[in-house]
Amino acid sequence: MSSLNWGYDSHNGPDQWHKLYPIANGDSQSPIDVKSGEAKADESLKSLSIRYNSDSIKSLVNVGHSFQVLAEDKENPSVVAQGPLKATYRLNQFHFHWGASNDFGSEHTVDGKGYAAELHLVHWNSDKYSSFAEASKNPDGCAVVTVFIKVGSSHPGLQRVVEALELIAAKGKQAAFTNFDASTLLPASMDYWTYQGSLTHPPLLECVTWIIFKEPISASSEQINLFRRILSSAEGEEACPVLANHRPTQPLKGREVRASFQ
Ligand SMILES: O=C(NCc1ccccc1)Nc1ccc2c(c1)[B-](O)(O)OC2
Ligand SMILES: [Zn+2]
Repeated sequence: MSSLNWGYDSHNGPDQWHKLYPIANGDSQSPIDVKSGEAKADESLKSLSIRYNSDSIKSLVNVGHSFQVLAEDKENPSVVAQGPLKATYRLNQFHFHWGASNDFGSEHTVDGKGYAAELHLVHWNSDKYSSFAEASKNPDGCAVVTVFIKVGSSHPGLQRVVEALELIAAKGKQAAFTNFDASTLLPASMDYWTYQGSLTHPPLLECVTWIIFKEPISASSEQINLFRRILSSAEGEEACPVLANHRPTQPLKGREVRASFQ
């Protein structure tokens, strides 16, 4: 596992990232605050086509600042297309962002309101590129489908994910995780906002078409609490839980946010 030169603490957190990753002060950074009144309702935006199959999901890995659910993106991939996208994008992994308390923890906010957590379903443009890494060097390389998570009733689909986290508590741990239907994590309404932005942690590459569902899903505070048991420390080291891994919102710098709904 790469020993990361960045994190979310005061000494290595978002305010310091620009020293090693100057693009942190770029013109197309994420996350942003979505000002719903200023979003441009765009009838030309098609509905999203999302086809997730449960045999794409293979494993779960602790990457030190978060955990990722990894998808097989070679044959018979899970894909997203249409909507604002001009190509077909393959699911590579999904992961979450959360905070130390349930009052905040999402990365994007809506009219200044944060949610308890945020799901990022990460896809790459397989019409033009041959891997996520190659795609991430291009503005049309990646698409991240984003779902806000509010505290409420327990989420049945999320339960399988949070129960598996005890298998990967320490940094670098990986475990098999199969037969999971990621579409259970999507909200009922397909209304979304979309804008051009970046990865929200180093290398902060400006390669993402963001697709943000307006409707949040609910998860129980117990389920969200299990996110906070992920450790940034390796086995045998003093346990250091990842209590928060969300970047503050970044300046819009003239970018347009479009809405698929009125
Ligand atoms: O950063 C990532 N992988 C490291 C990497 C490897 C190779 C080339 C580039 C990057 N994946 C990543 C993908 C999508 C998003 C994020 C992180 B996010 O910032 O959480 O929001 C959206
Ligand atoms: Zn993310």
